[in-house]
Amino acid sequence: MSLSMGACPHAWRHHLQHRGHMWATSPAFRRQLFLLRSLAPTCAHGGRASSSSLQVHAMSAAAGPVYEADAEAVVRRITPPLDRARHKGQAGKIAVIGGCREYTGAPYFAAISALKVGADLSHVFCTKDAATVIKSYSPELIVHPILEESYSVKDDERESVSSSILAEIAKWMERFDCIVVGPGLGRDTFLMDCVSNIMRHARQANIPTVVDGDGLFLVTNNIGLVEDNPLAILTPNVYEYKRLVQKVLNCEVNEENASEQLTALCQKIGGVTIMRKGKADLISDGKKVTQVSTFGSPRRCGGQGDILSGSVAVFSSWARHFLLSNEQTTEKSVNPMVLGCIAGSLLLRKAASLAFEKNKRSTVTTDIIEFLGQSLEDISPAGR
Ligand SMILES: NC(=O)C1=CN([C@@H]2O[C@H](COP(=O)(O)OP(=O)(O)OC[C@H]3O[C@@H](n4cnc5c(N)ncnc54)[C@H](OP(=O)(O)O)[C@@H]3O)[C@@H](O)[C@H]2O)[C@@H](O)CC1
Ligand SMILES: Nc1ncnc2c1ncn2[C@@H]1O[C@H](COP(=O)(O)OP(=O)(O)OP(=O)(O)O)[C@@H](O)[C@H]1O
Ligand SMILES: [Mg+2]
Repeated sequence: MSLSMGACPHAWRHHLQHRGHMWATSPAFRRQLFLLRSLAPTCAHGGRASSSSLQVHAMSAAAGPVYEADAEAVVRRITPPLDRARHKGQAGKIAVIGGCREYTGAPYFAAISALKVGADLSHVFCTKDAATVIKSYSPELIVHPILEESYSVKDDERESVSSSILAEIAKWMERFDCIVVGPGLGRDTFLMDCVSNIMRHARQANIPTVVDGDGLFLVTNNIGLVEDNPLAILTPNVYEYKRLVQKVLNCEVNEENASEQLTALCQKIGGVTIMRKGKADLISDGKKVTQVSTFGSPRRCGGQGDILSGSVAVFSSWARHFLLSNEQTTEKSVNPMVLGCIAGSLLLRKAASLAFEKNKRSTVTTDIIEFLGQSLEDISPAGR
């Protein structure tokens, strides 16, 4: 738990007091609470069920109900105000574990997105080869060149190198509000072993963990790393989801039964939240299935999932601290990890939409990152 926000949520309590107890009993608050709770049932394409769409809705209901999240209300609700009394770190400290010889873009996209959404500090733990490259993309990121791949470690040094990597990252771990494991990590066996240790350590320290990209490759082959961990979020794309379903449920992906299968997957793993990315992002913690289907962009350039993982890390931390600070007034059954996924999904989609409006077919991931700020501002103005 982070020293700044997690262990000491006074700043958030202060923010609530600042907004006042009147706010807690006001119609506006009750309406937002209702919006948050009522992830109202919709038809498959995401609109409210009308008589003409009832058939579609009934079909999706037959395969297990999917609820369209009121994602804008969620974003507004969990985004903290820019309070002048707060100090650096209180809006979130995020770390990305990823970045190797092949991939330097993915960890950069995830880490810079966390900052652009509103986190105060964003770290990257990557291999030595990747570090200078990632640093050169942005002076905003704090880059730790501590990971090693097999080719750079002698066989008889593996154990000691692995221990010193864990010791180095352990020094930092308690400070993070959330870590993102996997963007651009690669699949080197030695690296995977080290990252498994890092994930176990994060779990012991109760640090929420978003698992994406090659982190999902690791977890799919070692489900114990996330089993029964309510602070774990998995964000699989179509291939990653397919591999998870095959491994955990021992069957193929069934589109007709998508929500039931997702629920079963969450339940089988136990406790985790999964966001299945696609045309609509399907989110479940094994209790119900929520979707975000706001249209984003028709461009499918690589890296959008990385923006999403960095954004989800920030929003789930915000949601967690918001709920912790609202013990009296907030519905206990709301899962902050689910709220984080809903908010991250919406923000990425809004930013992708604005970027596409401007850049059309030439839209790339950095163009989308440029619009994260405006997208959040449109939903939850900073001057509020
Ligand atoms: N700029 C950067 O640095 C970026 C780096 N990134 C990093 O790259 C790493 C790997 O992530 P990944 O998403 O590319 O890997 P993975 O999901 O394996 O798909 C790769 C391709 O393999 C194929 N394919 C795989 N499985 C299949 C299946 N079952 N069935 C069929 N096809 C299958 C499929 O290709 P296709 O066959 O469609 O040509 C698919 O497109 C990871 O660390 C990630 O973070 C990205 O974030 C992007 C930006
Ligand atoms: N067919 C689609 N239509 C609309 N949006 C989509 C579609 N597929 C994915 N997305 C959006 O793009 C985001 C990233 O999903 P994607 O499946 O591209 O992840 P990814 O493959 O992990 O990305 P990355 O290239 O970063 O690894 C999702 O949140 C989703 O909102
Ligand atoms: Mg990905």
